[in-house]
Amino acid sequence: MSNPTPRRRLVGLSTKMYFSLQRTRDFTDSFISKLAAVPQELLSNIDIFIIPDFISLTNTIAQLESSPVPIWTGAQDCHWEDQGAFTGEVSPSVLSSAGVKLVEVGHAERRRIFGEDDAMVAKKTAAVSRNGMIPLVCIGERTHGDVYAAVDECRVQVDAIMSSVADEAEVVLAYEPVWAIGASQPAGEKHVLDVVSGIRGLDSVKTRTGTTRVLYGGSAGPGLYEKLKSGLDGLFLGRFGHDPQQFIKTIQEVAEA
Ligand SMILES: O=C(CO)COP(=O)(O)O
Repeated sequence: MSNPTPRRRLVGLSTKMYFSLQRTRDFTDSFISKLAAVPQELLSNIDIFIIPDFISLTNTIAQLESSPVPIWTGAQDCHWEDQGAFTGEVSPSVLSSAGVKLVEVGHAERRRIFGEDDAMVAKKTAAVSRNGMIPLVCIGERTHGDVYAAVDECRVQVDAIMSSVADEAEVVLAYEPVWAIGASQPAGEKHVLDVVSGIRGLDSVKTRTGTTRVLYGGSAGPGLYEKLKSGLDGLFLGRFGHDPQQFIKTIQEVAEA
């Protein structure tokens, strides 16, 4: 019953709304040239993604064609319908046609600022999956408390997500305790490992046949993965990956750990 497929490590970043158009281009160029200096064998066992803003997406996909190893491009959000009268929204079907490989849904900033709830996040997760992309779904407790309370809060989020996708579909969960996002340092490793172990033990996760990778996000950067490698499949970076050199360093650490 438990996940039969070995899980490849996965590491990536979101630029959120931090970058100008030009900075995203420069970041991607610089990233590609620095990546060429990393031994290819090291990179062959992991998956890497970059999630720029919507306007940069197609350009980033084109730029990444010259990368020495395949790099996935992701989107920061999408609508739950494929088409229709939804002014201002972005269709998951269009994202898929553009070459997007994974779509982030349910980030804490979308939940808090834009009022996205679990039902909406579940519908978006389903939309990403049925359009042939991988949902990268953000979960996490809002306030810093004990592990049981955190797992309890995550359970509601995770159960909603898993009930919306096919059992065999691939899902990536990004465990991002809300209080550790935009902070000066990540959540403590014991807390993260214990909560993620609780998440992996949930019925809705452990009985799936599809691959479920779990990443940590929230002030993640170089030096962190070594402490989390026993329980996490990788990292999801924000600010501390926005310098291409730091991003590459983190990728190398995830690949080597
Ligand atoms: O929210 C995050 C990734 O989705 C993390 O952002 P920071 O690493 O900047 O805290």
